[in-house]
Amino acid sequence: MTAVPTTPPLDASPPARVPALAVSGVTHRFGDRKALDDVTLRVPAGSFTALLGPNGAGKTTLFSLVTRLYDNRSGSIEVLGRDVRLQAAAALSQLGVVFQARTLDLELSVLQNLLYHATLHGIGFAKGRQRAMEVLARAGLADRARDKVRTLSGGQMRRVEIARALIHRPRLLLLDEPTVGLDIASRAALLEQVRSLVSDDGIGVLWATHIIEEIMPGDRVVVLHRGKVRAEGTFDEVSAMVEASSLSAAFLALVGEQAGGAI
Ligand SMILES: Nc1ncnc2c1ncn2[C@@H]1O[C@H](COP(=O)(O)OP(=O)(O)OP(=O)(O)O)[C@@H](O)[C@H]1O
Repeated sequence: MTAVPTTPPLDASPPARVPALAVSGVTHRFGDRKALDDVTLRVPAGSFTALLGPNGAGKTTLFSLVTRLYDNRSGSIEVLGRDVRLQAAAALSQLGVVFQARTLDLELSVLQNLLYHATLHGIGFAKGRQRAMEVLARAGLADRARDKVRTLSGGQMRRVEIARALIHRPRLLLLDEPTVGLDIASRAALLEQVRSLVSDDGIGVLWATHIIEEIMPGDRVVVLHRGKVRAEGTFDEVSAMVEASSLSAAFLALVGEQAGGAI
């Protein structure tokens, strides 16, 4: 007779989830100026993490280091557990990014822009086309695939950029102030698109912003100011950290500047 095990096997508990992004002790200088000063932060897998900081906080510099536009000479940066210096190709294959400046070719069609990006990721034409139509459908823009980018609104262009950043199915998505210049409705549509990637697909998102209204209870927040992380935690934890009644008041206390909505 076969014995029936009464205790679960030792390896039954789920493995600890590797963070989508782990930054440890990163400093970056431009000449004498420290743009980032011993920055340590985490984007857990499947989280929406807001990187909240005013102009000049160091948000873009951090993105440039994670994406390897700049070389990190101190500390470490890991994407899904892969070090961006030591395992650059493996780390970058898990990373999608939407930079602050628009980078679509206005004279090409939406589909051509996406296919070009797919090729850069080594995805063949047929598969690239299939993926492009998938990500455009998710963005609600499948019917605009053959239109020139020039004919889209600013909000639609941003949604195409997000779709493009997802074509190689990354597990971490970085967005550098993606709502700049958008009206309230376009901003809301963009946030909804990105939040659904977190809730439906478990993608880790780092959303750089200076607009407090874009952050929701339940989000994680990293407050960056003059190159230093001033606070990190959930929306409520960051507010409680300085005994503030709201995130806006907490931000004011943490950075000592006027913070009324947009900072
Ligand atoms: N290429 C550069 N050369 C010299 N200084 C730079 C360079 N890029 C950024 N800096 C400086 O580094 C600091 C951080 O800038 P960064 O652009 O990373 O901030 P940010 O939070 O993205 O600001 P913003 O919201 O205005 O984009 C600032 O003091 C900025 O002047």
